Amino acid sequence: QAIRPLSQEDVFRLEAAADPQIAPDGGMVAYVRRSNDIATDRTRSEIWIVGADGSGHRQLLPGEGETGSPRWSPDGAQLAYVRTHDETTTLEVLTLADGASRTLTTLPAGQSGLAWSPDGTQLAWAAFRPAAGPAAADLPERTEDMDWAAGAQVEERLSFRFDGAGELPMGRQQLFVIDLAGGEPRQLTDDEAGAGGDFAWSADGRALYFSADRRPDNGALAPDSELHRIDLATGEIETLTGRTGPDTTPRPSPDGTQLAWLGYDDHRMGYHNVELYVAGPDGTGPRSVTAELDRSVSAPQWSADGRMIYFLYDDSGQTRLARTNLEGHIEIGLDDLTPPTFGRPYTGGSFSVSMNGHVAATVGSSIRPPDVILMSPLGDTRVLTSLNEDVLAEIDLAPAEEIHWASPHDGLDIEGWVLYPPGFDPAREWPMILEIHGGPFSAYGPTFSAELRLMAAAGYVVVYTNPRGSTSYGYDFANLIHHDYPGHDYDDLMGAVDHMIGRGFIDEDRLFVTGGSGGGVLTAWIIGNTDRFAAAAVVKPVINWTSFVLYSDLPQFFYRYWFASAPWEDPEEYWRRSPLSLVGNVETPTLMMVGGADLRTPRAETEQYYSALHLNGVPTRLVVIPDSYHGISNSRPSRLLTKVAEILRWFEEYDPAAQAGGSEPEAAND
Ligand SMILES: CC(=O)N[C@@H](C)C(=O)N[C@@H](C)C(=O)N[C@@H](C)C(=O)O
Repeated sequence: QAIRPLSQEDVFRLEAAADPQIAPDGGMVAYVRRSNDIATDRTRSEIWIVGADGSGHRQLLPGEGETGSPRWSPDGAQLAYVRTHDETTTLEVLTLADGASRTLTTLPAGQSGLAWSPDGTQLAWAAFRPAAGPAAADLPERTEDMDWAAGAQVEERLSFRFDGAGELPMGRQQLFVIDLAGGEPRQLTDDEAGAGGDFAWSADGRALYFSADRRPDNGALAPDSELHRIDLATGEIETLTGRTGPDTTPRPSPDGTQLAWLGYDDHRMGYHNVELYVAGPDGTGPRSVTAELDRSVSAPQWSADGRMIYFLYDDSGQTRLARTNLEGHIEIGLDDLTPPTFGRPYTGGSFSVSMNGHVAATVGSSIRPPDVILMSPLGDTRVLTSLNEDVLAEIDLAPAEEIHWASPHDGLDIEGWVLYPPGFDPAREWPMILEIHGGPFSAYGPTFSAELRLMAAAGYVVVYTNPRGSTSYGYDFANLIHHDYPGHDYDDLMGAVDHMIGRGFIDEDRLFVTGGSGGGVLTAWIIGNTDRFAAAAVVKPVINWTSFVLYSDLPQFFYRYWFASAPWEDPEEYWRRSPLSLVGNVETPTLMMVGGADLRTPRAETEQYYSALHLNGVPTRLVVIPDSYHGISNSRPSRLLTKVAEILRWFEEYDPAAQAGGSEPEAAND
């Protein structure tokens, strides 16, 4: 079979493994298999199972709808999971011995978290409970046969919308528990302060530890959750932490003598390292066991003997699985954990540990979406799935090349990756796309990205980087942009371009730049500072910091951590850092793109810049992705394809080589 570039249709053929749950005895792994359905243009999730020796790989729960959140009972005899069908979500339990499933209850909207009690007799979760909000003003009496317009939405909360969810109804997340023996779910928390899906059972099964910000009016305050413990018999809630800074992800040790969790002391920096703490079961005597690591950690899980805690952290653009003893001695277990998304190459991944120390994790690479891998206690690994062997065998994909260069600003070492087009020949000159990540406190890495691969398949050398401000290089590197963003990250990015030009195969007249969210900020900043790019595509940017910090879905967050003061206190600083302040310099033909329902970087940001470019006579085009929230590419598969196709179409229209009748990059999938 002839090998060919990645095509648009391939996005509907690729699959990814997520949420691998190893059975307590390590004998098998249940995981969520994600695939993109071309008929419905949706990403489907289904639970599959595979033996630790790779045998018996099959879909576990065929049937109507989709399945997810597989969770083994402590004895491994049952698997709880969630099924969604026809907009109804049910909590179901499979008995492995006879393959029979039964429905325990229907779950309300907004369910999150699912955990077995240690004795296997109960399951707990969190779900949204509505509450009354401020009433609208009185109007004349209405009868049922009248057809009036909807009543006014009256709001008194600061945070009343959230990207990905939309307008937030009044109410709170509360904790629930159900007996496996039968009966109705019992609501554990029932107050205005609420709880959330971030919880764990105590070792004796008599309490739940949970993380929540239970301060009145917490929506307007700096984010600061604490750990709490609720006694299941009495309903009494005890608060265990109190420092300024979030405390999350409570994990009691298997014998109940210690409590591990995540958090940090909040110094109002743009970036804080999330650390792993260990304390007594009531939170007393906390100490960080990852203070020396200088990286953010996530997903802590105790070993069965209570001597180790496994966790994830990002390092130089890759997600690693490591474990620490209680003295903070850290051992690295696995590299290359990979998230199940096909959009941009952000870091991520997930894992679980069995009672006998075997680990299941999602591992992939720049040329392979994640599969399930098993690691023994001795560190031997075995790949249990090969979800994309058939598709990948047809496609021309070379691994991402890692590059480094010295920032022209201060000589700082900066890391990036290059994707080469199929048939790349360094003796020729090639057009280049610089693609910039958002956050800005996040990291790219050598993980599979259909979005960037489609750009390379269209004939471009694609460069993506982790400029200063990126995570996975430590506290100081990330905070080099503290209250200075955009700033010298611009120089790091220009250093990437110069580094690539210096290698002799990039056509300097055919440079293109794009980026989304924080990457959209930097793309707009770049074209305000230089005319060296032939065309740009600014995706879901912040253009005007004053409008953004007051209109995004996190008004309590951005002005506090990304600026020293509020916009009305220092309007000059907000303007100085706004790409809109430089729009008068722009001559680069610039495409603007945003999700129509984006609440993180609302569409008004994109539209302001589009209007300004138009008014200044700069070639521009506005592309709105209907109904899409901020995460355009990972919401519906066709949106990923639309995003790439519109960007490439724009670049081709302004490619000097194409205008001169020379060599055009090939279309992504023509
Ligand atoms: C890490 C992170 O994303 N932080 C948030 C506060 C955030 O939503 N930032 C956005 C402005 C952003 O740039 N998001 C990135 C991840 C994106 O690519 O959408």
